[in-house]
Parts: sequence; structure tokens; C-alpha cells
Amino acid sequence: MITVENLTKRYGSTTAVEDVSFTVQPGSITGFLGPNGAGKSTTLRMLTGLTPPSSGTASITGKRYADLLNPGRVVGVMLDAAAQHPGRTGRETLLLNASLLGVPKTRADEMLEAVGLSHAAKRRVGQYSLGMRQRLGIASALLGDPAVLILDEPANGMDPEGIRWMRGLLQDFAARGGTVILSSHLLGEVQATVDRLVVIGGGRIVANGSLDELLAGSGTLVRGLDPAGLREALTLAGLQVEPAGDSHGGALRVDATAEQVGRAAAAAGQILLELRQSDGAGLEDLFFQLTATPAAA
Ligand SMILES: Nc1ncnc2c1ncn2[C@@H]1O[C@H](COP(=O)(O)OP(=O)(O)OP(=O)(O)O)[C@@H](O)[C@H]1O
Repeated sequence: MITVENLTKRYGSTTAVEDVSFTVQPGSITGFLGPNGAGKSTTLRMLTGLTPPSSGTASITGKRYADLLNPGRVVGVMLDAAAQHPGRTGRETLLLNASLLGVPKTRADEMLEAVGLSHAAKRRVGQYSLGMRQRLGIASALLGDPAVLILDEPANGMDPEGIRWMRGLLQDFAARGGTVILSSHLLGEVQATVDRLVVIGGGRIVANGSLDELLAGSGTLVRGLDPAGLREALTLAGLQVEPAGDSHGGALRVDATAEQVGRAAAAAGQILLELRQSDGAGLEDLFFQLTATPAAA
């Protein structure tokens, strides 16, 4: 379990992270989402003891990272896959990390196999693509057989096949009771992988919940035989209504449950052609909406 409580980081007059709190439970994959500069890396660096917080605390399995006896056996971390030593081979990289962690050398080859890099084991990391470095970074993070994984932008540079592979690996890890947090600035990149989302914008948490909860938060899509009459009826019933966009053929997005919308329409005798929870496009809108800075909103 990961617990972040009231974390704040200031750099001079810049507040990179402000009063951030969330938890990540075992058996789940949490996406830590936000646009560039939102404060994701700073939060993950504080969580892993690399950046001291200005205030607040972060703990992994109940302890601060610095207080873990052999942290690599508890938590696997990948913060910057591109920063790996270019002159070492993939295998040498893992052998070195295995000896630092005190795990058997055989783990290095096992992990190369697990991330699909056995064929490139003897190639220098400098010749690896970014996607291959991400795989190597994940192999390093898994070396100590940790219960917790913290990955900063692991999908960056991966092709769709790589993202699908990583999804399977992380879902297996979580299914065995592991705790995973991974950051991304692209919702679409992680949407199919994560169970929960913590969304950060301008250093503050702007949404936190399961994907289902956040989807439900994007409202109900409704389409009627008489669009103008339906809109008037819903507005008169006190519901917030807006057009759902050109691609939805006169549909409306309503900030209410499907039942509330259905009842209001029925009371006004409006005939409905479609009534459903607003879908993934709504989540994308929600993401932009949530992460827009007040000045841009
Ligand atoms: N060492 C530092 N000194 C000064 N400002 C910093 C430092 N590190 C981060 N910042 C600032 O803190 C803010 C948050 O940065 P951070 O790297 O955490 O964002 P991010 O969400 O990880 O973005 P990205 O996806 O671009 O990595 C930014 O405004 C950044 O310029």
C-alpha cells in the first residue's frame, strides 16, 4: 500500500506540488495522470525519497522510503528509463542491480526473459530504443520481487504491442496482490490498463476515484425525438444540460444519472431514442476539463 498525505513541494516561489493526498491499495493499478509540468514526477520522487518534501509525508507499506531496510526488495522503481548507462549491455545492467539488491544472478536472465529482451541481452543499452529501455527499466524494477511498483511514464516510447504487453504484465502483478502506480500525461495510453485514476493539475489533485466513478462523473447522454423540447423539459426540471457534440446527432449531455434524466423526460411526455452513461469521449473531455489551469478554463 502507498499512502501520500498532504505532500507539498516548493522550489523558491514555484509550488510544484500542493497538499497532495491519495492512497494506492494492494491488488490495484492506479494511473497518476496529468499534463506536462503538473507535478507527477515531483510527487513520485518524494515518494521514493529522491526529493525531500517541503511538508507532508509519503509511505510505502507503512514506512517512509528512507526507512525501508532493503527498499529494492519492497518497491520496484522506474523513474527515468532513458537515463540508464548507455555503455553497459542489458544483461550487465541487470547483473549489477541484482548484486546491489543481493538477489541471485539468475534473476537477471529471468527478468530479461520476462520483459522480452533475451534477444538483446548482449547489446549495449545505448543501442536500445526507448521502448526497449522501458522494458529494461521494468525488468530492473522487478528484480527484487517487490510488492509495490512505482513507474514514471512507462508507456512513453512504447508501441501499441509494447503497451499491450505491459498491460498484461502489470495486471498479472496486481492480480497477485501487488500495488502499482504509473504516471502518464496521456489518458488513452493508460485507460485500458488502470483500475483507478488520480488526476493532478497545477500541482493539485483534481480527481481521484475508480474509472467507473470518474466515467459516471461525466454524466448521461440522452437523445430525443424532439431535441429542443427535451432540452427545455430537462432544464425546467432543474438539470444541467449541454449539447453532447456534433458527432452525437442532437444528443445532450446531462449532469445527472440516467434515472433522473429518464424520469424528467417521462414527466414531460418526451420520447427518448437513446439514454446511456456518457462514454470514453466524456472521460477525455473530463480529463482536459479537470487539468485545465484556471486561467485557461
Ligand atoms: N528541481 C526543480 N527546480 C525547480 N522547479 C522544478 C524542479 N523540478 C520540477 N520543477 C517544477 O515543478 C513543476 C512540476 O514538475 P514535474 O516534473 O513534477 O511535472 P510532471 O507532471 O512530472 O511533468 P512531465 O510530464 O513534464 O515530467 C514544474 O513547473 C517544474 O518546472
